[in-house]
Amino acid sequence: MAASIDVQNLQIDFPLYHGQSRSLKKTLLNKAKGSSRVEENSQHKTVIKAVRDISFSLRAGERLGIVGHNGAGKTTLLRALAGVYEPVGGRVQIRGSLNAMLDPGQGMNMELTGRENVALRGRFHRMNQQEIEHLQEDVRNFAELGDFFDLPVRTYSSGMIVRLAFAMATAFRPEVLLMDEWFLAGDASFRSKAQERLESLVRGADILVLSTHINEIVRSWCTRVIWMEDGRIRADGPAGEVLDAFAGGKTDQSLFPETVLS
Ligand SMILES: Nc1ncnc2c1ncn2[C@@H]1O[C@H](COP(=O)(O)OP(=O)(O)OP(=O)(O)O)[C@@H](O)[C@H]1O
Repeated sequence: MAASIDVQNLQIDFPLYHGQSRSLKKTLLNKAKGSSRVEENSQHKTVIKAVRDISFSLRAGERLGIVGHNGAGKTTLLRALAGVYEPVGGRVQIRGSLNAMLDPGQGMNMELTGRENVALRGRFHRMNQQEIEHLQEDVRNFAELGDFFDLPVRTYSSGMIVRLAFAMATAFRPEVLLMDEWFLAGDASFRSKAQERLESLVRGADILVLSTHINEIVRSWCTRVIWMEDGRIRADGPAGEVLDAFAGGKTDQSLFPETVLS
């Protein structure tokens, strides 16, 4: 079955306030007047509406970039697609094998060595011993960890953890690839090597969803862009057009007659 993503009326809230002090709650809600993202939900809890009324579908071959200013809801949407956050409303349906490259430390056991972590990941992907050994060599060479590859990950620098995580995450070719922008970071010498490996992974995936502030990457990798603002979709359309509007801060309805949702 071909890979696909269907998102319908997705809503994610974060509880902001759990409790007792009514005056604190009142102050918060009053302060937030004008910022409609802080609200009281049906259980009288104060919540941040991180993502609201999000609906879109992606089919095999589509490469979606999610752009927006800080706090727009990009990471929350990506994590909801990965199943990290449970929606309070709506639903997410994904068909196809998934690789969610969201956090450097994700799925990594800090007490185990780099080599052991790679073996665990390989077993999770049902690899046999020979495949695991091949994977370990691939990751070891790419991450350039030297002797640290056989030491516990807790002894690594943050840059070394990023290199290990990057090498591991990019070793598996999924049908659906979700990527947050930390994967585009790294020091200059690592970046050019990483870029090459990332591009082959991106081209190999049936569906890509990428959240980043780096517009040039979105322009070259993505066919379609969703521009998020205040937790909602402000525009959804061909990459070049939405990026131009985002860069110019325009909300010209005529630019996207069918795709601007709010
Ligand atoms: N764990 C959390 N608890 C409470 N509020 C959160 C949490 N995570 C995100 N938020 C809030 O949800 C909203 C959306 O945040 P999100 O991180 O998705 O935005 P973003 O577009 O990825 O921002 P950035 O570009 O700065 O990474 C923000 O108002 C943020 O403060």
